[in-house]
Amino acid sequence: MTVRFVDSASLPTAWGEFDMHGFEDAQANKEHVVLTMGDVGNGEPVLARVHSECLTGDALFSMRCDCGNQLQAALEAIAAEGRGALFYLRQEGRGIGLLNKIRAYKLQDAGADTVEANERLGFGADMRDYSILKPMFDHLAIDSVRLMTNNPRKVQALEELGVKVVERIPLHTHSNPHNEKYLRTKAGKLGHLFG
Ligand SMILES: Nc1nc2c(ncn2[C@@H]2O[C@H](COP(=O)(O)OP(=O)(O)OP(=O)(O)O)[C@@H](O)[C@H]2O)c(=O)[nH]1
Ligand SMILES: [Zn+2]
Repeated sequence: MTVRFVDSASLPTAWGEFDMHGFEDAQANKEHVVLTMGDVGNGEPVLARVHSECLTGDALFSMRCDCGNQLQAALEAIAAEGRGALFYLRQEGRGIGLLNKIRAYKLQDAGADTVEANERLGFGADMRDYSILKPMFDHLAIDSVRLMTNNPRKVQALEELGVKVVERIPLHTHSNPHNEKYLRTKAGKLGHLFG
């Protein structure tokens, strides 16, 4: 495992002041960040979100997915409790990268769903590797979480890393005409739990 801690600094946001911790995965040439608030290393389960990069949803206001809303809801929830951690993983497009996600969106524009599009491009439905989280959890001395997610695979992935998920907190956001099919496919093919 090549992920190593690089440095920390404060990050004031619209919802309060976080500490931002930078990690480098030299092998994969990726940079990841974790935002924390409060004392996350005191042994109490930490309100946490593991969020995979979605440039279009997180930064460019896309309505094709629910990523930006989930990111904002997670930061708000952490700030409301005054303690928590947001792991922001640079695994764009469920691990296929931004340009391949654009290729996948083009196939979706022609009728494919999000899983079919990935497969037509020769990728698995979900190429993410959550093992990169282990050095981050260890560095922050977090060993148990209350995880904000609808994705049971994330819960399982953390448990496999030795991080105890004491609670799964659903993270529902509003659907719109552009992301309805995306959310239906998440529930139907990727196992997400809604409702
Ligand atoms: N390949 C591909 N990736 C997508 C598409 N739409 C969104 N993504 C990516 O899907 C990922 C969503 O990650 P997360 O927000 O961690 O969410 P999740 O695994 O769906 O589970 P939750 O914790 O319930 O949100 C991001 O990396 C997005 O870039 C798509 O149509 N195709
Ligand atoms: Zn998205």
